[in-house]
Amino acid sequence: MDNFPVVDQPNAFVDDYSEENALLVKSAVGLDSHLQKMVGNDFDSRMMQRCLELAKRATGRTSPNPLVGAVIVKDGEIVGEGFHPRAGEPHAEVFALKAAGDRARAATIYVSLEPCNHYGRTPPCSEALIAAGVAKVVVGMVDPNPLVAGGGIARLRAAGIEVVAGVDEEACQKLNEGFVHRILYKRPLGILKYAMTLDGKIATSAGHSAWVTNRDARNEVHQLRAACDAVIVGGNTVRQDNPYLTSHQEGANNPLRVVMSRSLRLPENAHLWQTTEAPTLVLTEVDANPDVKELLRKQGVEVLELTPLTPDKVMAYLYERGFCSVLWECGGILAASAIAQGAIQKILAFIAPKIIGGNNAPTPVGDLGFTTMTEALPLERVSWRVVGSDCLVEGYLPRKS
Ligand SMILES: Nc1nc(O)c(N)c(N[C@@H]2O[C@H](COP(=O)(O)O)[C@@H](O)[C@H]2O)n1
Ligand SMILES: [Zn+2]
Repeated sequence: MDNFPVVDQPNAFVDDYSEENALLVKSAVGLDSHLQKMVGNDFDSRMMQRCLELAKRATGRTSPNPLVGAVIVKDGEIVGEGFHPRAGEPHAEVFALKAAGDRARAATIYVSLEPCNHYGRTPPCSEALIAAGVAKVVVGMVDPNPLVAGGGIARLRAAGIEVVAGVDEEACQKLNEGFVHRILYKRPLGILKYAMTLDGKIATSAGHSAWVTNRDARNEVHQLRAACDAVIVGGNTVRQDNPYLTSHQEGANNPLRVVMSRSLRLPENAHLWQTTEAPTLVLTEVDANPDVKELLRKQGVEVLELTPLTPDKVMAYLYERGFCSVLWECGGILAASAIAQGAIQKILAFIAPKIIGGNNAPTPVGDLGFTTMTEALPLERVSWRVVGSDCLVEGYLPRKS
């Protein structure tokens, strides 16, 4: 980015956003048959990376909307930048157009997600781009939202604007994997994160788990929490670990802290109800102890009954609440149940090069009822990297057909 002047404070001066550019357009349904994926050149790729950087400024704050960044380039110079700050506020393209002003005419706009073409909480960006007279639109990925789904690109092309789609598509898809999953499957993306020793234990036989991993790995978990809408644990984890489940980062998003507990056998003084940086929701069943419910509510905890309390029911509820990604930081029994019910799609396993042994030491995933290796769930798209002195393995569970 060094050779290109950038706008210091994207979105800073767009508080007088107006809808003057909005015209009613018919939402396009289905993919544009002329849509051709093209991998852009090096410059396109650098601009798309900048879009992703901008998009990440709203990490954890946009659900149910995606993270999107936009950059407008005129004569090789960046003249406007923007990102989508949260649902209900203008889209990234609108902030970038506002920043560019008249310089948007005949310019190229880079945007990490296809411009929208519908009236949602905000008017269609396709029309704003047409009205601003941009000459070219470079898109990272097609929007899977059926209200857009290629219609934005088709509308721009119909207006004579050159469109290139699919630049750095993989990175754009990855940034919004939660949003994409939400749109496609009507559930938030479920991510199971655990930290285990080289011999597969998440704690000693006595239940001691602080700490399996090194500080770098724990920092990474904090960043992960900041990017998720909710983090789920069971009552056992609250009793044994007394976790905070926050992102521990100044200015970063904190997820909703969710405790699943049928019995409501929970400590009175847990950190979760004694800290206010993040809201806490306790999910239980209708006939659970009313006195504990009352006590929790008095401490500012939201208590909800979902009967029967199952991982899928919880994910269905969190979908309705507008969430895109949910982090499961629970123990093995709940993790096994969440996997069995299809509430988890992605695994993040931190592996510390330590051995603790112990026949009764807990493992990250409890009984799945498998008796043969042929039943093992083979992870897909597996990658790994070193985090401090630990290793992080990432992969995706196969979708049940
Ligand atoms: N291209 C693009 N840029 C943004 O900044 C966006 N937020 C989106 N979002 C798409 O539009 C839908 C939300 O519309 P409203 O904010 O309700 O108007 C969202 O589901 C995406 O499809 N797109
Ligand atoms: Zn839009």
